[in-house]
Amino acid sequence: MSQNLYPPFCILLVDDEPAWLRSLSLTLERSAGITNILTCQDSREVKDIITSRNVGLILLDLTMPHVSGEDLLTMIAEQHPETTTIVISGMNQLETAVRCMRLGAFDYFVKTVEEDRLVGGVLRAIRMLELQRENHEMSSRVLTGSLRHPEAFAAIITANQAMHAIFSYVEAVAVSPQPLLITGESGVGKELLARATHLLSGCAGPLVAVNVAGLDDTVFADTLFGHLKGAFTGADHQRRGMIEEAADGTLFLDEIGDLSIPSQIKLLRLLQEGEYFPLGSDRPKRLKARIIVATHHDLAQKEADGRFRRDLFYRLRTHHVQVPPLRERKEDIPLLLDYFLGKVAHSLGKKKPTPPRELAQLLATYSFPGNVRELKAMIYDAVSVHRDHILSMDTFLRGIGQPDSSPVATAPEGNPFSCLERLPSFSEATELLVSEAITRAKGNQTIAARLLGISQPALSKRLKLAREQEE
Ligand SMILES: Nc1ncnc2c1ncn2[C@@H]1O[C@H](COP(=O)(O)OP(=O)(O)OP(=O)(O)O)[C@@H](O)[C@H]1O
Repeated sequence: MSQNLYPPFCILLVDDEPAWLRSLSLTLERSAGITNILTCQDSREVKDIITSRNVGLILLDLTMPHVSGEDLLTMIAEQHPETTTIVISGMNQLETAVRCMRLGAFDYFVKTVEEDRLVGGVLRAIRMLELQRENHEMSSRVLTGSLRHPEAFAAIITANQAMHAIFSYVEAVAVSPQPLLITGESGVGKELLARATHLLSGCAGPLVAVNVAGLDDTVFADTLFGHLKGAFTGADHQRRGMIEEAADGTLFLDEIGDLSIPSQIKLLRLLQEGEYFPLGSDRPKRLKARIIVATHHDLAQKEADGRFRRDLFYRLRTHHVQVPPLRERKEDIPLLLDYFLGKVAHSLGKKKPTPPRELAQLLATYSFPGNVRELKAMIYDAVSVHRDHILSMDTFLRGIGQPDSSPVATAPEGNPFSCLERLPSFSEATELLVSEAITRAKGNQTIAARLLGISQPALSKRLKLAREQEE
């Protein structure tokens, strides 16, 4: 069996009409990239097929000679409860549909239903089965304790629970031949996760990373598939494609959300068929690399907008992790600060500087749109200009710049004051605002002033004035 079949388990189509079996297979392949299909015309053979093959999902007709669909449904529910069944029947009768669902069918479609709805139902069932399998794998890991290979994640510094859950998930799916999709904002560490997955996959070959953003379709094909000498004007030498470079290893395609539609079709074909043609060649080569893809885009949204092919999206998200941004795991900031201070100082041949106590606190007030990459760059800059024992806060204050420019969260009505019966006076509002900033900054005036968008001396003056008025 080819490792590129999708899904990883067989889908068994049972119907006594060969023409229907052919047309359903074609529909599933064309609209959803489903290739792991078995067909069966004789209902007496179903039991043996389920026992001998890795059947996850059955699409079952009801009216057949020999064993009826309802009898098969009962047998499957009793003897193979792990197998999911969707009934696709010529009968548009509510009572039959209800009876089938009671017997354990996952869904019921009439043969005349639109193709899209039927394919959608099949994809839902596949997703459910994939989640069940992942769940099973994950819970057995939880039961056996923590990570089996924590060393694979040594380069990813984190104390965040969601990140640790991602590590467990990655361990669970690392050996799967199906693609892994890693999403998350720019700079959150997607490439580091891809490298950890590669380490865990046990693949002997290298990890080859390709950034596909901005590649036009021809360059994309040339980069991935390579070309023969003379394939096009200027092709003076034969060139191996990145797929070949990554043989027995991992091909990491970064910025996959920026891929053009023609290139999406090429990638889908590669995943479906497990074969590709170098430009200028009519001899196919086999895909021998595991594929990991990453993007900072919301692929589901792109798919909904028609900018990303649905079949490719479903195929890619078989295994999916969403890496949280740094602002949602602020507990990582002091760890990353310490880690990068040591690393950068070492690379610059300097002694590791001591950060001021309030630095981590200052950094926690910032939203880090560039995530860990931005924090790393700030630390690099600060350590480069550093001379004395204690690290200066200046670089960080400059890097963070003006207070967060993201809009202030407002009440549902649109203005935090709109729900108040009596508006505070100007000085009352200022006092409350300053007091909140001081609390959030844990008493640190430099940080509080930054939160308020004023200078530290200006804040100090206000506080002094307020004290004098109290006295
Ligand atoms: N948790 C972490 N621990 C240590 N270093 C990290 C961590 N997360 C990210 N980095 C570092 O931050 C930088 C950005 O990480 P990476 O390239 O993996 O991000 P990315 O999500 O792939 O970004 P992009 O979407 O822009 O490609 C790298 O230098 C990486 O080593």
